[in-house]
Amino acid sequence: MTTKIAIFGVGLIGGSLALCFKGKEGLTVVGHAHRPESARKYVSRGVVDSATLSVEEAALDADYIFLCVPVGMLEDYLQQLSKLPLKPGCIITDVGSTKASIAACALALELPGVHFIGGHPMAGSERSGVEAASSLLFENAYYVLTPPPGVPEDAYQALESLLLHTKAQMVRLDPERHDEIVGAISHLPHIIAVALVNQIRAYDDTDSLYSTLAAGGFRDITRIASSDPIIWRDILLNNKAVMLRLLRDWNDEVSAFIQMLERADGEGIEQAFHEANDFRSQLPERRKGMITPLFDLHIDVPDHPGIIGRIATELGDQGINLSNVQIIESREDVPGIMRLSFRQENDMERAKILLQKNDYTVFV
Ligand SMILES: NC(=O)c1ccc[n+]([C@@H]2O[C@H](COP(=O)([O-])OP(=O)(O)OC[C@H]3O[C@@H](n4cnc5c(N)ncnc54)[C@H](O)[C@@H]3O)[C@@H](O)[C@H]2O)c1
Ligand SMILES: O=C(O)C(=O)CC1(C(=O)O)C=CC(O)C=C1
Repeated sequence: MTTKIAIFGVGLIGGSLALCFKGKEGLTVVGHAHRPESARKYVSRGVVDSATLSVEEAALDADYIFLCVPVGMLEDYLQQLSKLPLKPGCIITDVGSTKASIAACALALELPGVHFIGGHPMAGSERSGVEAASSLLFENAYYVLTPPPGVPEDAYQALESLLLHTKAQMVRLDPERHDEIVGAISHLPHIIAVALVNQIRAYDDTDSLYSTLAAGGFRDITRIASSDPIIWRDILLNNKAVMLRLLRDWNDEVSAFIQMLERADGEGIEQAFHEANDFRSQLPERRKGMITPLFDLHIDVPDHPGIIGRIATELGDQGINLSNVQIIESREDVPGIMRLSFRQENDMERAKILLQKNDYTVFV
């Protein structure tokens, strides 16, 4: 017997989930699309087994339904589903970045004979759409589930077992607590990144040297400012009360820096950097959702085509496991900085010795 999984919203997250499930024994994945060309695209890219424009057809006989649309659309989809004859015992889940309002909506709908269990994978990207989907997106990330009180334990276990295909680590959380914490570690950073980019954009309007000189520091902190505007409009409005509290706290942080600068309080500034350094270096290493590997090497490399491949091959030939590569600053004919990240300290040490032997300038 096959297990049918229906995915509504085959974008970055829905498409990535589909790729985790598709081709696995006993699973069949159906995607819901708005337009015929999207349906054809999902199938031709091999993301789903089939795609349909009909909500009814996608949901019919589904064992699991994943709602992967923008947060502002989740309740609408849940309401549509509540009016359909769903398979008894069907598990509906979502991937929305906020959890309290969808949980309340599911409770109010009293879905007959089916179970709603909210979900949120703590992995993603500033990119969107099925083109950005990847079966590896959730590997090693945390995946939050917010089962309502009273949901049968076997339904929860069934969803957890299915999600093993993502290779994520499951965490059970209360929806309100989720929104508080994720508001602070995900939603607030997105606001700060956007505000910072817009502040600099305003200066750049009168002097384009601002964008010309913007280097690694600016790029590192602002990557997420390129995230999808609709997705983030919905998240922030949905988590409004939490975000307002967090932004007031953020104002206090900014005010503290203003005061330290006004007083020329070098000690205070130093202390703030020490405290931030200490906390950041303690962040658990294994999470994809926050800071990735602990063991980084920086090397100076000329910006030649093929340089990344050459270094990866040199390391691979020695059986050294490279977990991530990032070009921090790269310009034609100017030495660039490349960051190589390793999960194991031993791999980092071996890479350092090998690269130094091969005449690269290595900084630890
Ligand atoms: N982007 C991330 O990093 C991330 C991470 C975890 C969770 N999420 C959550 O996952 C959900 C999907 O986000 P995504 O990043 O995959 O977005 P995406 O834009 O890549 O995908 C959204 C999908 O929803 C579909 N859709 C259906 N109805 C829509 C409508 N009315 N308006 C717009 N799109 C509609 C789109 O066609 C698209 O396939 C959101 O609820 C988001 O909060 C996002
Ligand atoms: O890595 C990114 O680009 C992300 O923004 C991923 C991120 C995050 O803030 O960490 C964004 C939204 C989520 O709901 C979960 C994860």
